[in-house]
Amino acid sequence: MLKALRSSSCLQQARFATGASYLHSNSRQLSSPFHRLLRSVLGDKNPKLVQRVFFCSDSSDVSESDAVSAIDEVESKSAAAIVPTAMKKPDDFLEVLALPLPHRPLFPGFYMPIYVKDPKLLAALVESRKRQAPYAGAFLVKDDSGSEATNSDTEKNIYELKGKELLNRLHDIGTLAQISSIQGDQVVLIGHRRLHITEMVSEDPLTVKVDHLKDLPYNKDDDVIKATSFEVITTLRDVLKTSSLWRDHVQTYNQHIGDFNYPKLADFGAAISGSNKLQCQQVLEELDVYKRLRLSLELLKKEMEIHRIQESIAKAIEEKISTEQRRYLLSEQLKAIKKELGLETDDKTALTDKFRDRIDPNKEKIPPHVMQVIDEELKKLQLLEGSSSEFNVTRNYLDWLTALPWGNYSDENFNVLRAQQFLDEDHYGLTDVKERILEFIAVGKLRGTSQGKIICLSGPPGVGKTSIGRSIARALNRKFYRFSVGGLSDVAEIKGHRRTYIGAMPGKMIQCLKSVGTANPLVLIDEIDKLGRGNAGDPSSAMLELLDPEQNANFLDHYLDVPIDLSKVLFVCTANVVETIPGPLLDRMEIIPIAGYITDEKMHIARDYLEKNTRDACGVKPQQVEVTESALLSLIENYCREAGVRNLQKHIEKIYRKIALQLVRQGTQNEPSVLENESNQSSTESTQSSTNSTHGATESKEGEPRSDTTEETEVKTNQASDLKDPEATEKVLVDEKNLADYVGKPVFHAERMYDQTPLGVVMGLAWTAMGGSTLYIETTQVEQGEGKGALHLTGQLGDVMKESAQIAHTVARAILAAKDHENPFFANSKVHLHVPAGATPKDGPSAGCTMITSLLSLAMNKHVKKDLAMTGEVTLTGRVLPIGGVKEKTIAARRSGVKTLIFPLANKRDFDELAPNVKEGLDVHFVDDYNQIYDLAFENEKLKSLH
Ligand SMILES: Nc1ncnc2c1ncn2[C@@H]1O[C@H](COP(=O)(O)OP(=O)(O)OP(=O)(O)O)[C@@H](O)[C@H]1O
Repeated sequence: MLKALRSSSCLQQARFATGASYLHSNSRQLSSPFHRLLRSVLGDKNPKLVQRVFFCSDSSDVSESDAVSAIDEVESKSAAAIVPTAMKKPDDFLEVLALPLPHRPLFPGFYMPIYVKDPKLLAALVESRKRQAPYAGAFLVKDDSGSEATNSDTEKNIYELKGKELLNRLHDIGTLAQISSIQGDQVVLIGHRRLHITEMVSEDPLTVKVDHLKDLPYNKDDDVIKATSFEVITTLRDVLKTSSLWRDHVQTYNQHIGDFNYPKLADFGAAISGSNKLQCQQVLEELDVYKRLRLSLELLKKEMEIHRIQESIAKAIEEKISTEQRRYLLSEQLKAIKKELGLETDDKTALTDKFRDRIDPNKEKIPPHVMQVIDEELKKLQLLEGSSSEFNVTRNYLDWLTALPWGNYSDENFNVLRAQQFLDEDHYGLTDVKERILEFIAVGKLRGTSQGKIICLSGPPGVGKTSIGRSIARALNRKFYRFSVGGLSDVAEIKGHRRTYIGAMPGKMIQCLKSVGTANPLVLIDEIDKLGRGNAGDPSSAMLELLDPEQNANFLDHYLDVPIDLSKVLFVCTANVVETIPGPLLDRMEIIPIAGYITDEKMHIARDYLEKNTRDACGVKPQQVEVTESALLSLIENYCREAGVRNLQKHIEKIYRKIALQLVRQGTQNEPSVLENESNQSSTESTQSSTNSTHGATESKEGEPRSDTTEETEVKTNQASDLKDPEATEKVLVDEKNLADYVGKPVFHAERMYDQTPLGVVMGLAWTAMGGSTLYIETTQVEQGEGKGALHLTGQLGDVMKESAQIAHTVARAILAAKDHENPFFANSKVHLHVPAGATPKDGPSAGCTMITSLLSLAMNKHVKKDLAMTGEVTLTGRVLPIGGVKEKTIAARRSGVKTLIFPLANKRDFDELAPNVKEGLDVHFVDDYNQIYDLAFENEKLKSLH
């Protein structure tokens, strides 16, 4: 085959094939990158790329060997052998097969591979090659207007069309195309000259008659054409500069084309531009060379513009990427430099060093089992990826483990005298409480440790439980930490969360140790009586584990997961009522009750503690204010009657805030105003200047200054400095009369509801979480005559109190029957018993004796003794049983101006323990049978003899 190709006749045919021009390529061209690329493209079957045509340069000085190698090249691409054209010249082809080109027109001198999907057409093409007439007409397919078909759809559809239909879809002007090779359905065409369809010859495959078109004659030396073509070349160069694909090729083109082939130049420009098919078709159809050059130039310019935009987009993106890369590189370099200089180790090492630094000073104090865990965790930290969640968990865990004060104790001070001094400094009275605390410290001194006890301070709000806790910590030289467990229902608050949970935290106790920094603080657990009941887990059991000296040496927090010794921690709890403290906890506690204060104590506390502290806090000096005794007394009796002193403290603060404002106002009034200042200044200046001039005059006259003027100025200055001194302001006096200006109208008016109790009314004593209080039992007859013997109860009484009323009714009937058997009161009347205030719920058995007395008073029509109050549970047989809250009740009775008190005999011991100032001035009787009360309440003569 090759032999045949190399024969001169074959070469001749090759020359014929190019028609007006030669199919030419020299050896350099064929080995150029462009050719190599084309080869790969042809093999790739990539229609889109390949349709960007291959230009075959035209030159007359072509050597034979060059031509042969060109044909070789084409030949080697084709499995089906190329049969070079032999017999016919292109001019002879006036009837050709019409090949539809779906994407771009074929320009003369360019290769174009196409895929022929129509088997009949393909067969006809193969046949025509066999007949040594390898030419066909290649015509661009018109756009199917109205349809939204894509390129591939157009390609598919076009091969389904036949005859006239297909003809109508083709542009009239196309290219005579030499069939260079056929491989499968891929046909490589080489464009030769422009054709124009004149009529259809046969339908399937479509064969048409054509005219061969020639370029219109033009003047090669025409300046405009020359200039345009130069511009085309310049633009081409620019375009090609940007694309290495075409660069080599255009060099060859320049070498071989010379300046007389303007039509080819125009075709080349259009062919390599990325313009759309219709624009290219326009160039193809243009036979006027100048116009064609213009069109081509337009397309190239557009191409150039597109390229410029593309370049700017690429540049912008590149810039962005490179700044990021630069940043990254620089930061990496910085890290490396820092590491090299030893300025910074990597994160993990820094962390490990931090943790090691924390534990190193007291390494030997850390228990071995904890040290082991710390070491393991530190190793684990090194292995974990810095960004993993596990890393964070381990880091936090280590943070807690290393931050705890392992074996770090503050030196405990068991100096009893010092402790006494501190307690007295902070609190007035509370002698028994202080005594108990000192006893506790003394035991600690003898044992060498104060551990093993839980103190619980119980009492109404504001009696100083928390502040006593703080004083104990100060006395013992322990760090103080307070947390409230009121309403706490989550065990995790005490025992911590397991580390597996997100946001897991250790419990309050571990947080406490971390924050105080010593392993033996005093921890005040507030509101232990209000400990909630948990849904998951029981907080009281967790509290027990925490507080119990037997267990807390190995307290296990869920988060920490290593046993921690809390046995050196001193726990002090506070509660308002002891009854609601969970049994097992109560069992381990040493209860120190604080009952509340009587007026006298409150006066001292107010004067020596609260007033002093508040005065300092408000920045008022003692000499600036005077709060009289009567004002304080009125404040205590008419505004703050509760057991504690918190409310009293609030009122004193209120008074002092008002005083502060008053003082500041006074000060500002006395000071000259800004405006006055300014005018004073200018007047002083003018006076001075006039004085000076006078001076000058006098001096010149008499030789010495006038002393009277100087004195005047001095007096003025003194006055001004006096005004600015706050001490110079008027002293504020707060007494009983103007007290209401500071704290508003009194809350409590009458000390007691009844001055002299009416028939059927007796004062009882009650005890609540807020302290003791007095209350009245009132009875009245509802119906007379028709004896029903019934009892009607009101006043929000609880079950126990209702039963106690029933008992009282029965006992009262029995006593009345015994004392005055002719009195038919109970038999004939329905009695109503009420306990004010009606809105407050009340319960308990201790009003039993008061109820009986009240019923008897009504029945016998006798008033009870004046200023008498009583308390005690009574059985059906009239025995009087002990009650609780003796101190609170005594204090409440005193507050209400009670003179005579009746307590159950069994409570005598409690009463005897009370401080003398509480007992002072009270006539107290202890009874164990109701008859004794009867005597005390009703029979004055007997009362005297008994006393
Ligand atoms: N005997 C006292 N001497 C001096 N100040 C006292 C005395 N009792 C209480 N106080 C003061 O009264 C204020 C309230 O006391 P604290 O907060 O300790 O009351 P509490 O009993 O803990 O109340 P709660 O049960 O509501 O917590 C504190 O400022 C405290 O200093």
